Amino acid sequence: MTTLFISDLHLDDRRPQITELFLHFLATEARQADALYILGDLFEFWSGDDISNPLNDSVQDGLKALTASGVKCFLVKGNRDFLVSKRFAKRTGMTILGDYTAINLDGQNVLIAHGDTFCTLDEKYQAFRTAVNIPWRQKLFTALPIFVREAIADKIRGKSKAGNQQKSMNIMDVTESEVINKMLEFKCDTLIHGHTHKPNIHDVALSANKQGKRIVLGDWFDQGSVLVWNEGKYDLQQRAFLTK
Ligand SMILES: O=C(CCCCNC(=O)Nc1ccc(S(=O)(=O)N2CCN(c3cc(Cl)cc(C(F)(F)F)c3)CC2)cc1)NO
Repeated sequence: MTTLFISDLHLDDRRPQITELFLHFLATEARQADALYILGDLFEFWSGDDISNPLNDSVQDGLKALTASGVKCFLVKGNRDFLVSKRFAKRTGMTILGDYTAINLDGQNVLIAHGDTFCTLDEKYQAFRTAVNIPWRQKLFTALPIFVREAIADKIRGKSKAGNQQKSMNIMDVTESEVINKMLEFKCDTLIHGHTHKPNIHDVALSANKQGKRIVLGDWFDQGSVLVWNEGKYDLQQRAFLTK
């Protein structure tokens, strides 16, 4: 039973080699897995499921081919793609999960999340997240004409100066106490998340005599990052771009 985890691809038509690597991954390695979990920020931005362009369409077709081949595919929405919705799920055959989901992998309880919700010290961001995750606001925004939505998105992207260079991303790291609270709440000894773009495997002191693990997935700016979970063992691996 092989389960794959990826996140923070930030797919953008300005970085075609990441899309090329991802579509290749979907058509090859991912086909051999039992399930693929995409833990957020699949896209650099997403202003609604109704927006058709070569990037959005090729990625959705690639995901659909994967799920049609029998591989279960799940999406946890990140701060970049929180507007991904039912139409995307239907078109790709993916299942959209909530902010926190406990899954059972080879008998182990594992908590999965994008990771932005653990960055409690980044108050400005948390305010942004709360503001745009109000359902009536999302309905209103996605009811706007596409050109208006894209103009607002460009403005917000500019303001958040997230830019498209990973090094310019100054994102706060997770708050340890928030991580521990959530792992205890969901009774999971292992947490897998993305968002911080700092791939690593950390020990978490869940209690005086209980150690947990926090596995952080890497972004796909300079190369792919895949967590391969197989028969209770996991390995955080890189995938080189196909073209230089
Ligand atoms: O990214 C990082 C580091 C930075 C982390 C925090 N920054 C971050 O997430 N920025 C960000 C996220 C999404 C986009 S967007 O272009 O996709 N798009 C913008 C407009 N959105 C909107 C929705 C609604 Cl309901 C309502 C409005 C309203 F009311 F403003 F008009 C706007 C929809 C989504 C642009 C920038 N780490 O991973």
